[in-house]
Amino acid sequence: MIEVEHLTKRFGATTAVDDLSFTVHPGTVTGFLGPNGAGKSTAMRVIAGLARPTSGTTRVNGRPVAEHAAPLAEVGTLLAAGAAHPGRTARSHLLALAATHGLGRARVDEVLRLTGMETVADRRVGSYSMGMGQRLGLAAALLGDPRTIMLDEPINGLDPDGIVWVRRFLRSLAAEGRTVFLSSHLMSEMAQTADHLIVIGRGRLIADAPIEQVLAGVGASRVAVKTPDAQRLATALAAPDVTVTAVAHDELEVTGLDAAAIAAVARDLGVLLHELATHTASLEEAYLSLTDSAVEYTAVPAAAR
Ligand SMILES: Nc1ncnc2c1ncn2[C@@H]1O[C@H](COP(=O)(O)OP(=O)(O)OP(=O)(O)O)[C@@H](O)[C@H]1O
Repeated sequence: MIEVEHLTKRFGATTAVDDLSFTVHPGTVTGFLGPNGAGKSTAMRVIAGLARPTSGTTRVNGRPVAEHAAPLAEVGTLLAAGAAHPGRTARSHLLALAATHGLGRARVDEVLRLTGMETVADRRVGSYSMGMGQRLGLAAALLGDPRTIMLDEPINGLDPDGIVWVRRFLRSLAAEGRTVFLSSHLMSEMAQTADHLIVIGRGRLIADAPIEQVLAGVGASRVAVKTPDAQRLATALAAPDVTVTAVAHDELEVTGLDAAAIAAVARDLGVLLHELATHTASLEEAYLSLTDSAVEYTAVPAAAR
């Protein structure tokens, strides 16, 4: 379990994390989502004990990481890909790590097997593909058989096979009852990987909910209706939970009613429909609407310049 309470981290005038509170529960894959610069890496570094908070507290499995007698058995992290020396083999890198934490050769063999690296373990890390590098990072994170695993952008840069592999792997770790927390700046990645989402923007919490709920909240579908009798239909559709916007003299945009319900109202009124089209917000649209005011740098659309 990871608990973050009122965490703030400033770098000079920059507030990277701003009064952030959330809990990451065991047995689920929790995504940490936010645009570039939102403060995800900073928050993860503080949780891992690699940076000091300006204020607030973080705990892993009930205590600040530094207070655990065997931190590697509590939290495994993949915070910077490619941390291994390129001239070393994966096996020697892992053996060195294991030795500094009192872990044996058998555990190194075990994590090499778990991450599917047995056949490449004796090659130099410098010759690895991005995917192999990520697997090595995961193997290192798993060395201490930790109950909590925290990964910064583990999917970034992987090929499709690698992505599928990482997803399955993280799911299996969660199914074993571990806490799995991973960051990404892409909603599409998270939608297929995480059960629960913590979304931040400009260091602040935007959403903390099961993924379906986050998507349902922001991804409401709208129906475009073309009719020569727009005014009359708009009046008939009006209701407290329904929004009707006239986008042209013969076109309405409706949220809060589906296409079938709109068609039924039109039929009862005797209004002719020329077009009825449902648009479901794409994942990225949903995410953008969620984080719109929270991106650090918003590109100015060409038309507005
Ligand atoms: N060591 C540092 N010194 C100064 N500013 C920093 C430092 N680390 C991060 N920042 C700033 O803090 C903010 C949050 O950065 P952070 O890397 O935590 O965001 P992020 O959500 O992980 O972004 P990304 O997806 O790009 O990795 C940014 O404005 C960044 O420039």
